[in-house]
Amino acid sequence: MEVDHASSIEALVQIFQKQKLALQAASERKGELPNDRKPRETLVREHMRSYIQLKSVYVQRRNMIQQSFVPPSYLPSTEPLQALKKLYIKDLKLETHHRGGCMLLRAVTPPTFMTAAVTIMEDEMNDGVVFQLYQQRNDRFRAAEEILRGDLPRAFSPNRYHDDGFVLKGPADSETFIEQVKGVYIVKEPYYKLMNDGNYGMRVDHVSDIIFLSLVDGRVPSCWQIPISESRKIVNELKQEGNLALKAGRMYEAAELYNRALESLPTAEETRIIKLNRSLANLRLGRYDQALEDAGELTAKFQRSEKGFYRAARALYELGKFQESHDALLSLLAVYPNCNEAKEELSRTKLRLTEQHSGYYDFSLMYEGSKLAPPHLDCATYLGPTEIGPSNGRSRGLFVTRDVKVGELLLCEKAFAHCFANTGEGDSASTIKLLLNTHTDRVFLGTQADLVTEIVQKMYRNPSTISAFTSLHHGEYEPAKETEVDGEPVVDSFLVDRIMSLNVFGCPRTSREAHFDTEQKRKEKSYHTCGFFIRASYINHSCYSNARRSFIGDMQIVRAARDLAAGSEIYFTYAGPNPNHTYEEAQKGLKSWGFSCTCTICEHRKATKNGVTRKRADLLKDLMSAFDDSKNPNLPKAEQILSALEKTYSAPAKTVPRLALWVPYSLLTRCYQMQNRHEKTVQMAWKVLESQGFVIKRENPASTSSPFEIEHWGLMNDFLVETWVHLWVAYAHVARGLCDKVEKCARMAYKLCVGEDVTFDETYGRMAREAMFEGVNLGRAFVAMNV
Ligand SMILES: C[S@@+](CC[C@H](N)C(=O)[O-])C[C@H]1O[C@@H](n2cnc3c(N)ncnc32)[C@H](O)[C@@H]1O
Repeated sequence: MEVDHASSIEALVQIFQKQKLALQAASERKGELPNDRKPRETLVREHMRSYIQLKSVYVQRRNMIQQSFVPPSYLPSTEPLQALKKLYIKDLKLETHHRGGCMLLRAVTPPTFMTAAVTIMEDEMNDGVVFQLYQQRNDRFRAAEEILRGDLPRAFSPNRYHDDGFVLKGPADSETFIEQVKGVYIVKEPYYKLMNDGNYGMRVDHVSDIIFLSLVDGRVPSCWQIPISESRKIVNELKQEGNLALKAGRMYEAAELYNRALESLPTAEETRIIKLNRSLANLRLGRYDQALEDAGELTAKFQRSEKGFYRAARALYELGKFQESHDALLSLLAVYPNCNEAKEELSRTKLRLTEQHSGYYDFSLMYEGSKLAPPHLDCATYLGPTEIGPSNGRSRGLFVTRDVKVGELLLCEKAFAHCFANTGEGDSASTIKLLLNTHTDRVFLGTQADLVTEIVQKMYRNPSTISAFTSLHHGEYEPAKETEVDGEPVVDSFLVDRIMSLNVFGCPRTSREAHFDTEQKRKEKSYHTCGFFIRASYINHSCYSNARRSFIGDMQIVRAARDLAAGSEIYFTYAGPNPNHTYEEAQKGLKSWGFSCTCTICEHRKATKNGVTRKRADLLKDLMSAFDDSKNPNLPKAEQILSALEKTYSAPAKTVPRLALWVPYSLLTRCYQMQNRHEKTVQMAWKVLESQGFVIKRENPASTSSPFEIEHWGLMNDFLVETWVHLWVAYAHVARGLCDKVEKCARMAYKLCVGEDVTFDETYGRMAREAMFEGVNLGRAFVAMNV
C-alpha cells in the first residue's frame, strides 16, 4: 500500500524479458549432469578476483540500485536430517532440487555480499561449487564473513584480524589465503542451477535449509577437524572465551562458545552462569525466544537469580509481552527491592501497558523518536475496539467491536518489521533495491527486499512469532504443512515474499512531514521506506474508505474517518482514489492485490456512460482554463461550469463522492479567501465538503452564518484540512460564534490525516490565528506553502 511498484521504469520490461529468457534456457537443461564443471582451484581464483574487485568498489556500490530477482518458488526442506542421503558435488544435476539428499560442505573463500552471500564451497572429494546463500543480513551483528564461516570463535585463527577476516598472502588471482579454520555446513535438499553468469552453482533461499556446524560437531569429517588443542578445551576455558567475546561485542561467537561449554558437561553452578551469559548474548542478537528460555529456566530452577529475572523480563518486553515482563519485574523487585535497573525497566513497562490498554500515546515523544535513524520507536501496540472476522467475498477483514466516533483511535500498531530508506543517514538505512518477481510479475522499488530478509530472520530467531505472520493472506501460494523439523523452525522465504508483497505498507517517516510536503517531494521520499503491520494487514480496501492510516516512525495509527456502528467493517484505501481515473485505470492500480473493487465509487465509474465521462472531462478542461490567469481568475465562470458539472452526477454525493469536484471547489475557496470575500469562502468550502460526501445540516441553508451540524463525515483527503481552516478563518468574519465548532472540525481533519492533533496549533492553528489577528492573508499563505 502506497509503495513504489516501479511501473514508471521503462527498462523494466526488458529486464523482465531477459530474465524470463534466461530462466527458460536454464529449464531446458533440467536434470543434466554437467560434464564441464570448473575445477575447485579455478572457481576459487575467479571468486577471489571478484571478491577483491567488489571490496575496492564498495563505496560506489552503496549508491547503486541493485536488482534482486525472486526465482521460481520451491518449498523448504521439511525432511528430518536422518532421512536424507548424502550427496557429493559430482552428483548434482542442473535445475534440480535434490529432494531426499543433503550435502556436507566447507567454505573455502571469504564471501562476497550483494543480494546474497556468495562463496566457494568444497566437499570431501575436493570438488568445488559456487554457493549462494540468501536472506542473510550483512550488518553490525554479523558481517558476511561471519555468516559463511558459521559461529566460529575468533580464537581459532589468530591471523583473522585482518580487515576482511582473511590474511591475503599472494596476488589476487592466486591462492591468496592462509589455511585457517573454515565453516562447515550441511545443506538440505540442495538446489543446483545454471546461474545468470553461465556458471553452475548452488542456491539456498530458505534459512532453515542450511545447518551451521560447530567445529567440534561429530558430523564434521575427520579430514576437516580442528586442531586437537581446540577440541580439548574444557568448560571453564570455553566460558572464559565466551565472556571475552561477549565483552568485545562478538555476540554470535559468544553464544557459540557458551553452546559448546554447555555441551562439555558443566557443573550446576557453571550451567547457571553460562546460561545467564548466553541469555545476554541472545538478547543482543534479537533471539528473544532463546534468551527467554535460558533466563526463564534460571528463574524457575535457581529461584533467586536477579539477572535471570531481569533478562527474562527484557526478552518478554522485546517480544511485546508487556504484562508478563511487568510481572517478572515485580517478582524480581520483591526479592531484590534495590535493583535500580529493574525499577527503571518497570516504569518503562508501565508506559507500554498504558499504551496497550488505553491507547494513550505521548505523540510529542514519538516525534522525537522518529528523528532517529532508523525511526524505530519504543511503543506498544493498541488493538483498540477491533476484531478480525469473516468479510463477505474478501476472506477476512477487521471490524469494530462497538460504536465509534469519527477520529477515534482504532489501532496503533508497532511494525512487525520496518526498513528505513533514508540514504543520507549512515549505515542504519536499508538498501533501496529493485525487487523483481518474474513468477508473479510484481516489482518493487524500495526496501522490500531487505524487509523480506528482516522478516525471515526475525521468525527464524524467534519461532514464537511465526504463526501470527504466516496466518496472513498469501494469495494462491501453497506453503509446506510442516512448520518444524528436527526441533528447528522451518521458514519459507517464498511464503514471506508472497505475504510481504500482498500486505506491505509504504511508510513516510511521519505522515505529518508527508502532509506538508509538495506532491513531488512526497513521491521522492515516502515510498521507499516500508513496514509490515500484522493487525493492519487485515484491513480490506475501499476507495470510499471509512478509516485513515498515518505513520510516526514504525508506528501505524488508524483512526475512524466517520462514525461507525458496532460490527462495521473497517476499510482504508490501498491506492488512490484518483479523481481522474476511469474504472479500468482504478482497477489497474489495484491489480497487484488481485481483486477488483466494488465500492460505490468504482461501481459508479463502471456504470457511467462514455458520453458522460467525456462531457465531464470537457467541462473540467474548460473550468480549469478559468484559472489560467492566476492573478485574475474568472471565478464566476468557474462557478457556472461547476454547477453544470454537478448536474452530470445523479447519485447523492454521500453515496458516491464526486471526486472530480474537490480540486476546482478548493481552488475557488482559496481564491475567495485571497480576495477576503468571506461569505463566498464559506459557501465554497461547504461545497468542497459536500462534494466529498459530507452531509451538513444547516438551520437556514441560505445563510452562511446559520448554525450547522455534521451528520456524516465524507471521504477524507489531506487537502480537506486546508478547507476546514479556510472555513474557520472566514467564520471569524461572518459568524464568530461558530468559530470554535469549525476549529474542532479542522483539528479533527488534521488528526485523521497525520494521526494526532497535538501539533495542530503549531501548524494550521498558527496560520489561522495569524490570519485572524495579524491580517495575514490565508489564501496567499497556502499558495506560498506550495502544497
Ligand atoms: C492486506 S490483505 C487484507 C486482508 C485479507 N482479506 C485477509 O483475509 O487476510 C489484502 C487482500 O485482501 C483482499 N481484498 C482486500 N480488499 C478487497 C476488496 N475490496 N475486495 C475484494 N478483496 C479484497 C485481496 O485478496 C487482497 O489481496
